[in-house]
Amino acid sequence: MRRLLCRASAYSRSFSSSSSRPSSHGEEAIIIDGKSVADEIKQVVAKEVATFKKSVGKTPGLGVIFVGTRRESELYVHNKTIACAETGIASSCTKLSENASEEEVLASVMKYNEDPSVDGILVQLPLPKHLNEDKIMSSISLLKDVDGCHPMNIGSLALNRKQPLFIPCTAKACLQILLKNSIQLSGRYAVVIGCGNISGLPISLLLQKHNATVTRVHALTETPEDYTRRADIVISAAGCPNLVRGDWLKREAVVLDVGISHTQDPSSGDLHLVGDVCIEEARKVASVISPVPGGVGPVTIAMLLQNTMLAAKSRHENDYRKIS
Ligand SMILES: NC(=O)C1=CN([C@@H]2O[C@H](COP(=O)(O)OP(=O)(O)OC[C@H]3O[C@@H](n4cnc5c(N)ncnc54)[C@H](OP(=O)(O)O)[C@@H]3O)[C@@H](O)[C@H]2O)C=CC1
Ligand SMILES: Nc1nc(=O)c2c([nH]1)NC[C@@H]1CN(c3ccc(C(=O)N[C@@H](CCC(=O)O)C(=O)O)cc3)C=[N+]21
Repeated sequence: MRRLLCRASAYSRSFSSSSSRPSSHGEEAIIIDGKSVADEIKQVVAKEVATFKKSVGKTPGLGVIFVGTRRESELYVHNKTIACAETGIASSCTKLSENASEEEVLASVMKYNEDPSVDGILVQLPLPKHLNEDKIMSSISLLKDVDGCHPMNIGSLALNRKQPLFIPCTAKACLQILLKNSIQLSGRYAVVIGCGNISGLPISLLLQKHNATVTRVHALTETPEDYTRRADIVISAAGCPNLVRGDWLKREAVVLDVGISHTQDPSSGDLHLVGDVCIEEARKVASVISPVPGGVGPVTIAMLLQNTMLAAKSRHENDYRKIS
């Protein structure tokens, strides 16, 4: 059987800063340290921001629109604000109530579209049910779509021989983690669990662009484990705790957990962040696991900053080039 990742090389990499060391028996999966992957990217972005400020005389800016009060979105907005401050990117957030009208949301997008201090725009998804997501996402200026979720960008991601202006951040984060760990994609069989517009769908399209053979499974798929058991790479983006069990996985599979849910500890009442993968079981079977927390999440944020910097550079291409 061709193996996705050579154990010996995986072990030598386990001493690097981006993954933690497996057990001394070498039986357990390497656990990816997404935070250190994110820190490396943020350091590069911070340098680019400093160069941009010197050459263009402006600060790159990100504008976020957040409708409602979803906990996962709040966490994302909170962590993004901190990461922007760390790298020197200016961030602003327009918060609208759960029952905001479509006109209000569209007006907020238009304001950011026209604001010269804003280089990138992100509309938090999902939106409340009464809002037309397609109409709202389509109203974002293509040049400012740093989330990569404008239908034109998603379309370009899906088309052969076409590149989107911006790759959706979560998909880009998964790819970065795979590449950093020398995990080959071309010709490999990958199963993506969940087909949501911000995570599962773009992830599957990006893997396909990198020549993986991809199956998407979703809530209506009968026996999804029939697919995952054959997969070299399993990426779960369903938002269902403990969905992916150890016996869903092929030995030596690479597993990236994208799902984020909050569960309550029955005794203390404390809230914990959990992914879709039962990590205690998966670590005995898989070769590499990206966990929740501390895996894809922090890298997604780093990718948003990277995309914002890309947008700022392309809007001010001539000035930025002068000194960089
Ligand atoms: N770590 C990160 O960087 C990010 C994490 N997330 C997290 O990823 C998760 C998914 O987000 P998002 O894409 O917005 O979610 P959506 O609600 O848009 O999509 C969820 C998908 O999962 C599928 N699904 C639900 N239950 C099951 C199940 N039991 N078995 C198989 N598939 C299932 C749904 O199928 P169907 O359509 O048939 O109902 C749907 O396709 C969430 O937990 C979110 O918080 C999101 C973005 C970034
Ligand atoms: N248009 C849009 N694009 C998104 O990418 C998007 C969205 N809407 N809506 C909400 C979801 C959720 N999401 C998260 C990303 C990172 C963390 C994150 O930083 N997670 C840390 C949390 C650490 C902690 O603070 O506890 C981790 O997993 O380690 C969380 C959540 C992006 N989303």
